[in-house]
Amino acid sequence: DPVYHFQQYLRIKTAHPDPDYPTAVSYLHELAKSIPNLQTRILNLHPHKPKPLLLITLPGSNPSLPSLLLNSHLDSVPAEPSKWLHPPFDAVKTDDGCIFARGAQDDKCIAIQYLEAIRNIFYKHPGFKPIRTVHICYVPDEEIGGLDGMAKFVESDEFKEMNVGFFLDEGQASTNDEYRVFYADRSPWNLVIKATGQPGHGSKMFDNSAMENLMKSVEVVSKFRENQFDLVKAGVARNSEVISANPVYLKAGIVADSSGDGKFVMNMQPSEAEAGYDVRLPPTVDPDLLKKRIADEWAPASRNMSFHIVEKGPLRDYAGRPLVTATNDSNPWWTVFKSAVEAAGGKLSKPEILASTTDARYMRVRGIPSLGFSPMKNTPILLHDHNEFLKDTIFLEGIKIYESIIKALSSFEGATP
Ligand SMILES: CSCC[C@H](NC=O)C(=O)O
Ligand SMILES: [Zn+2]
Ligand SMILES: [Zn+2]
Repeated sequence: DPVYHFQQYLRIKTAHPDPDYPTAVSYLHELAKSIPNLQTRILNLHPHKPKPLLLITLPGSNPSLPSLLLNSHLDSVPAEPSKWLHPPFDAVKTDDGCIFARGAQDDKCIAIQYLEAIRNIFYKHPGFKPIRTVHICYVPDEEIGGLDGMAKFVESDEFKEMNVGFFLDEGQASTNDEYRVFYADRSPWNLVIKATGQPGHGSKMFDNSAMENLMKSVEVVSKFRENQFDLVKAGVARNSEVISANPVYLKAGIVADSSGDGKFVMNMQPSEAEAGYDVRLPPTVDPDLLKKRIADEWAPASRNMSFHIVEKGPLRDYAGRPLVTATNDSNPWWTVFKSAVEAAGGKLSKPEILASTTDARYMRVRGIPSLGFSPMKNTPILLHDHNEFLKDTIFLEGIKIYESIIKALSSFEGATP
């Protein structure tokens, strides 16, 4: 029973900071072995740490054609059990069919749906023969940037030999009857702005303290954020189409003692202060313009400010193009994908940019067309939230959608760029 398999998989604790990858991989491995025609491989992406990747292959009759790769990350973000209605790793199913668990939407649903879809294809059509090879990969560490996951996998000989032509990755739930599909991710920057300034007695009023310098910048960034957010609130742009700059930490002050109880010296004005921001850039933004704005307005040297950006993902591919996948007839994969969703009775809403970031960037940067898609309709968007759940009927409908997608894409013989 697919729903039972989903629940069993959700019960394996792959939440950070201590994800149990080996148990998850062996569960999926056993599940794959119960399905006809699937070959399996386990790659160890890290020489010392347990970071396995499970690769499943359904060989096509024409291995010279570029293959289809379906992806699901094995890991989840943490959960705070005390704030949940049901324990986040019990995968409780309520009377109305809602399965509550961390990972129910992000993204353990698709992990099981891919496999159950292939099982159904062979159950309904035992003689089905795919033309293109279909691969599924289950990768570690997406939630923490994928450096020991997808980033390593795409460098491997195994990946190169797969000759991937089209990549399907996770998307997000939709709250209406149409499925959402994502043709790009925003690219993340970790931005740290630092202020230095005049130290002094806590009782003294003077200009150019580090705190004052930092707080002026915090206000400037907040104003920028407000302007971007206003575009969203006014309906001019979607959340994922503007630049977000959200403060994630503030650090300053002189620690009073080493007891670690977080007490600060109260009568000293510190000489250093810093703030951290999660910045996300839509794919068509010019990164140099934003860097200039940061240098001129957010962290001006004239106010004793400096900044440091860690780019957690590329904005352009190797040919210098923005990391976007075409969702029109110029991309035959798109055309086949869309028809397959519709043939299964599904409707797609207008393709979107994903507000967050996925492992799809490792494909798009190599020029491999990639879509984000998790078939969850009429479902509240609860990724990374408390009480993440997915309803059994929605989950099962998603399997039907993937049956259609996998059949259509693996049977597609036409030319692909
Ligand atoms: C820096 S890559 C981090 C990837 C992560 N993905 C899901 O939430 C995200 O923060 O969007
Ligand atoms: Zn995810
Ligand atoms: Zn996530």
